[in-house]
Amino acid sequence: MSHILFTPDAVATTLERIRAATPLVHNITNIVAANSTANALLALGASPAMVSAEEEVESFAAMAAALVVNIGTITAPQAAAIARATRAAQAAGTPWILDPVAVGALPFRARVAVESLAHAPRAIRGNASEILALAHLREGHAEPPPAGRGVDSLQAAEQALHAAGRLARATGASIVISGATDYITDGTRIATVANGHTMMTRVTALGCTATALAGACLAVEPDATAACAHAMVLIGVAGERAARHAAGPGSLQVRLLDELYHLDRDTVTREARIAILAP
Ligand SMILES: Nc1ncnc2c1ncn2[C@@H]1O[C@H](COP(=O)(O)OP(=O)(O)O)[C@@H](O)[C@H]1O
Ligand SMILES: Cc1ncsc1CCOP(=O)(O)O
Ligand SMILES: [Mg+2]
Repeated sequence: MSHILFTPDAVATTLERIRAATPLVHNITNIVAANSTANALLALGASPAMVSAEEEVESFAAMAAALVVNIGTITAPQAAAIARATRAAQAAGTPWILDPVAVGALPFRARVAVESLAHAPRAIRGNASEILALAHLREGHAEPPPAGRGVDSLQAAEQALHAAGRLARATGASIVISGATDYITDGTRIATVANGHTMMTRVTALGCTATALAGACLAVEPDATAACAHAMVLIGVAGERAARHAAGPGSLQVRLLDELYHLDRDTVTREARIAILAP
């Protein structure tokens, strides 16, 4: 029974596997998130590399343990690199995850994101507005996607659950909708993670960081829905613990790295709030 994967113990096992394997995580990411996501991956125990040149991404995606694709500050050269990297990842069997930052607001990145879906992402993580928009864009509706307002969500995570199920069934990817409660679905199973702190929405690139940590989890856990749920617990528990003593977003950002570094089996099993709703 796969429910055993949706327990605090299973999250702790994924954490220990990351620490044991130090998976190489290839990131093609945005200029806002690059430094903070690399630091978060290092703090957790993975080995990040930011490699975006079209000439380099194919061989690197094939040798990496996971690929993270983030369109937050997409440019035409980066779009070409994403096409090559995701094709190479698919061919090599490297699990890859998409973060469709602000996909509802801007047609160029919408095209990049939708085209990338042909290369079999193992997972997609976005906020509710992004998941609603990506599902809508993939379905080719004539009217524009539901309004987004840049990189932040205008909807609660619950509002994107139906769209996430459709997107998961159509693409084969597990979908994460982050928010006060995170939802993770493969179109059949729905897991929830209730860790996290509202102050996390006041630090940039923490959604990007969640996606990057999911890349590390995908490198060691073959069930993508479980891997993504585990990542949301890890960042959520670290975020909660960091917020407890943070003076504001500045110290939260720094403390989050320290908390990721100090996470261990005891803390995770005590503080994880992970559940499986269906089937
Ligand atoms: N209201 C909230 N309460 C607690 N945690 C939250 C809340 N909103 C977001 N988070 C957490 O903050 C992190 C970033 O998520 P989110 O803000 O939804 O992504 P994005 O930055 O891409 O919009 C995730 O770990 C998520 O679980
Ligand atoms: C502010 C900003 N602008 C373009 S990408 C980016 C970072 C978005 O990060 P996140 O979605 O994790 O908050
Ligand atoms: Mg985001």
